[in-house]
Amino acid sequence: MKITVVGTGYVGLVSGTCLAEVGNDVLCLDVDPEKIRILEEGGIPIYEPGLQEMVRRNVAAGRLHFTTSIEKAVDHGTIQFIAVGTPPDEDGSADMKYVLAAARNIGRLMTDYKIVVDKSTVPVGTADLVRATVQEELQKRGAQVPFSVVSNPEFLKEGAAVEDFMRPDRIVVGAEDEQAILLMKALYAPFQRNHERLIVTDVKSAELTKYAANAMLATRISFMNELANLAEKLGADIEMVRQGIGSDPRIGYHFLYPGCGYGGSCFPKDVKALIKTAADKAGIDLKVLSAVEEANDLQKHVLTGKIKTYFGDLSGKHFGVWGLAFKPNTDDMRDAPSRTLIADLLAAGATVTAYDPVAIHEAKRIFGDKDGLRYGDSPAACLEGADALVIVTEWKEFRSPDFDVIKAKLRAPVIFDGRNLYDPKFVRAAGLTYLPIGR
Ligand SMILES: NC(=O)C1=CN([C@@H]2O[C@H](COP(=O)(O)OP(=O)(O)OC[C@H]3O[C@@H](n4cnc5c(N)ncnc54)[C@H](O)[C@@H]3O)[C@@H](O)[C@H]2O)C=CC1
Ligand SMILES: O=C(O)[C@H]1O[C@H](OP(=O)(O)OP(=O)(O)OC[C@H]2O[C@@H](n3ccc(=O)[nH]c3=O)[C@H](O)[C@@H]2O)[C@H](O)[C@@H](O)[C@@H]1O
Repeated sequence: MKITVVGTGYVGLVSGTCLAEVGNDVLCLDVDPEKIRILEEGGIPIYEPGLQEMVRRNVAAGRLHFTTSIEKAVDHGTIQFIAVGTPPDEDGSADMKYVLAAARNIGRLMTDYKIVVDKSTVPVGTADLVRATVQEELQKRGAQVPFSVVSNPEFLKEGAAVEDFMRPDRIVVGAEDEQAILLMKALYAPFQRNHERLIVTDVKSAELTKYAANAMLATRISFMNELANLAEKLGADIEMVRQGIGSDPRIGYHFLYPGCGYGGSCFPKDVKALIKTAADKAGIDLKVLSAVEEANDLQKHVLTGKIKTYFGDLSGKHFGVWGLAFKPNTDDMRDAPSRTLIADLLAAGATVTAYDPVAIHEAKRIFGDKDGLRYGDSPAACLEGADALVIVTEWKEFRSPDFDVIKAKLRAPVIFDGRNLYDPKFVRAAGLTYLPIGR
């Protein structure tokens, strides 16, 4: 099938590449010429395991192309995926300007039947808006070209995006016309050979399903984080509690890890957007989700709180920080807990040396030349001259460190662990003070 993907970010590039992998003819469009230049030169503008090789393979096979030409992009695909960003507006609602710009371009230039597929995470009612926008552009030039609008939210996780797209738990297609449903079923057939994973819903239910999934996952995390804080005060161990409740299949072990707050480009913005949609469009105050958000905002300061309790005045103190990305296996630092921690420490007069296997370039872009912040080129380099070590992201390479070396290097010596990576017994046996979350 001929497919156009509008937007070559995490979702667009992964979707386009995986669709090419199964034999489709895919053209990816981006308005950012730098991204397209990198892709055309065989690189990829993001860090995502397995993606670069897959991009190269499909480009070499002639199934995957990149362009900045809107004309070529609209002309190419019968299926036009919109996978542009939907960042939060100042009031928390999702900003639709990129989605609607993409829809406008399609309406302005299309000459034959198109299925316009919303892959971006968009508020309920957006498909109607996209339909009206395409229609308006057609009317402006007096053209009558048939088209369908479909909602097909994406559930991939950064760091495991290729695997998630190639082996999805489910594929949600919100559509109301048969022609579009048939084409979407054909498109996704290679991704569900073993059992039916495609769930066809009405458009609004598909749009809401995406927010519901992210909101539920964020709720589990905030719940566990609050429980961890409680366990700590009561002298219980949240890791034992986690195992105790996770064994109930109604609860399950996934997504029950307490930590220093959820980050990333999606949970924070999607929770906010759903609260805003409910208030504005339905007059409903989503109390649970408001609490989820509030608990997460507090949790992002949990490490600073522990550090201040331990040291008192932080001026002149120096900290080694392991992990900058909002989670392992990505260089994405959008809403990352590391940003809150580093800002807190610097504001309190401390200095920081931070290390991350892939996100240092992103940290430099975000923080610029910030006084008091340096970067180490290895986990060990962060320990030089540090009073304490703070762990923010659970990269694999942090899982089994030499605690004797850490003890010898740190002045205090104490580890504040925002991801509960270690068995407290082993760390304490090495003579280190260990302060994880909730235990
Ligand atoms: N990042 C993730 O893991 C997931 C994101 N989503 C959703 O998917 C959407 C996209 O997210 P990301 O890929 O993370 O965004 P991103 O910010 O990484 O990429 C968006 C891309 O769209 C391009 N763009 C903007 N307007 C354009 C236009 N009119 N024409 C062509 N290109 C345009 C931008 O230059 C950028 O490269 C969002 O709605 C997000 O909530 C959904 C599931 C997972
Ligand atoms: O809509 C999206 O963009 C995506 O958002 C999340 O994916 P992602 O943000 O890439 O990463 P997650 O693995 O969900 O982690 C999000 C945050 O929650 C934190 N987390 C996760 C799990 C957990 O048990 N505890 C916890 O604190 C992580 O450290 C991270 O900061 C969802 O998991 C995807 O299904 C969804 O498609």
